Amino acid sequence: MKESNGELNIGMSTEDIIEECKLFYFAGMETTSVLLTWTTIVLSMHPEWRELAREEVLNHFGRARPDFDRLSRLKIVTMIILYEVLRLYPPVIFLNRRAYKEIELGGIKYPAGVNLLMPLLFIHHDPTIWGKDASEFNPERFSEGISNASKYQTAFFPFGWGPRICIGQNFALLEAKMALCTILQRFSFELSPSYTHAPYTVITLRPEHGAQVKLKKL
Ligand code: HEM
Repeated sequence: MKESNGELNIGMSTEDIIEECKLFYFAGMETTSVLLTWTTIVLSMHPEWRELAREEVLNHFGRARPDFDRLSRLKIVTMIILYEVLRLYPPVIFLNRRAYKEIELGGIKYPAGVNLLMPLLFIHHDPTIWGKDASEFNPERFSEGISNASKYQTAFFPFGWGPRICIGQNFALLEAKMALCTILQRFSFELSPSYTHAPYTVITLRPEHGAQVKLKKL
């Protein structure tokens, strides 16, 4: 919003648009890229799921380019694999909020200005919410949808929650599905012996020593 000649101008300035473009680039590039990286690693560790996913992709598209309508109908790739990877390795591991006025949460009063950190990663791994196998890759838990995967419907929030929920979530999932389908149609892949499993965080959650994967053309 800008004021010019005493009148209120509602709209975006060139600077606003530049900042939005930067935000889309930073918020959208790295996150989707690490999601695909973890998916490749996890599917290499669990070849039975990799092959189930490949079968689904080949049944839907053969070798043809995946189309939007059928991408949204992929069950194993979308609901099962991508959701379970986002649960175990959420690219964004916590959300930050600042109280703008005094608030009470769970019987505790927080003064205005206090920073609250929502530990998304810990909640995604909590056995009291997800069961004893919380730290294991078990895509089956999403087979009846997100709301039936855990004790609380809101426990899965890789894209945040509420008014500031990720604006790019549908695009990100579509992009990840498209990329994963294209890879599965063309390559078999496995982890290289040099791969060391070491998730760590530099803004996003990523493999500390890289993701060495051997690709073989099918
Ligand atoms: C796997 C991919 C992605 C993940 C895990 C992810 C995660 C998130 C999370 C957790 C937030 C909420 C932050 C908060 O509440 O403090 C967020 C916000 C946002 N994301 Fe994403 N994101 C992804 C992809 C994308 C893509 C592809 C775009 C754009 C093309 C994008 C654009 C944004 C923007 C603009 C916001 C800020 C929304 C607002 O504050 O109103 N994200 N994202």
